[in-house]
Amino acid sequence: MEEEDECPELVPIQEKPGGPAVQIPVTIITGYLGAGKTTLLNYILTEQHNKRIAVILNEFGEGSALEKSLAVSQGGELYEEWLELRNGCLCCSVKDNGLKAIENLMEKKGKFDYILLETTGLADPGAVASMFWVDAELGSDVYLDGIVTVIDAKYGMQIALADLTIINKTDLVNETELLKLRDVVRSINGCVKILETQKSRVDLSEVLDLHSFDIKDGERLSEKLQLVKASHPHLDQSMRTVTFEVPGSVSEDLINIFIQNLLWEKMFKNKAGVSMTVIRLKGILSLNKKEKKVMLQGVHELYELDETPELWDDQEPRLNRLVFIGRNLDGDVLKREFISAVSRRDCVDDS
Ligand SMILES: Nc1nc2c(ncn2[C@@H]2O[C@H](COP(=O)(O)OP(=O)(O)OP(=O)(O)O)[C@@H](O)[C@H]2O)c(=O)[nH]1
Ligand SMILES: [Zn+2]
Repeated sequence: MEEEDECPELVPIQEKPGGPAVQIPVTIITGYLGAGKTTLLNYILTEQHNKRIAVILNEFGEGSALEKSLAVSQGGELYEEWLELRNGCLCCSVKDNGLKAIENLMEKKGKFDYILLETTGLADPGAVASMFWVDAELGSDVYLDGIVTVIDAKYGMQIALADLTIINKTDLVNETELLKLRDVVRSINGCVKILETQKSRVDLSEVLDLHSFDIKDGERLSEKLQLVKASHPHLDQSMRTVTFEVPGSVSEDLINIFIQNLLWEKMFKNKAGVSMTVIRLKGILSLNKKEKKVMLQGVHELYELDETPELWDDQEPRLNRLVFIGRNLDGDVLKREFISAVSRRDCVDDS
């Protein structure tokens, strides 16, 4: 597709004389909660066999143990660093944490040759991106290769900064809706390249090694950050994370009823009487008669229960671990409702 006139022309960078130390490219993967960032990350890790890739996950909430087990497939030459961010405003903290994580990674330098950085669906990608521009010293070891934004075709976006947007979940919308979304993306970011995918399956050559910022000294990045500064809304502080564990095994039917009451009927209220809105739901569940762990994934009102390959160990206590991200959430109430829902004795056919 022909790009607009105002899009800056990219000039290939000249190799510095004297053979400088190899710089490691960093691709930032952004996108709103549940858009498909981790799906993309896993896809890249399974498809890409020539590069040793390090992954940094910048996740939201306390459920990081769970996030780890959900996020990245193990095996191969994979090195992980984890960023933990607490509830609250992330705009301020993300920059320092991001730097530290990358510095930790740098100590293992030589062991990998590419970094993928997934930012939480709530972080300000501008803050993460700006550290590459601000910190000149860091800039000598790594460089920002590109900002990839995954967009949920059904639920929305975060695209002003992106070099590449991936409109994911095209299976959930029709051609007209897709066309509309493409227009919206173009109107926010006229220069951005747009790919359309299901399950974030992309041609890796269109995602990695973009060299989006190869004009000297991050000038283009600073220009970009300037552009979004004016329009960037502050992080949504009403968003909270709630996690809890409930021991034992539960009925699949009752779990479905609980989730549907929560996501579809919005039946549960916090102590102020306001309905809880869950935007993102993740969990590892122990279902009756299932030998393997079951993963729960929810985005807005859509959810799925998938058996993982992982068996419950004989010694391992069976339990259910859940993470909720949303508004007006009350952890005590949610846990109580969960326990009461899975303890129902009537209409159970599988316990
Ligand atoms: N229908 C459909 N679902 C998808 C597609 N791609 C991913 N999903 C599902 O969307 C859910 C969220 O995917 P993730 O990759 O975990 O999303 P994420 O952006 O990493 O989520 P957070 O890190 O929590 O913000 C999972 O249940 C995926 O299976 C798609 O193309 N179509
Ligand atoms: Zn993720």
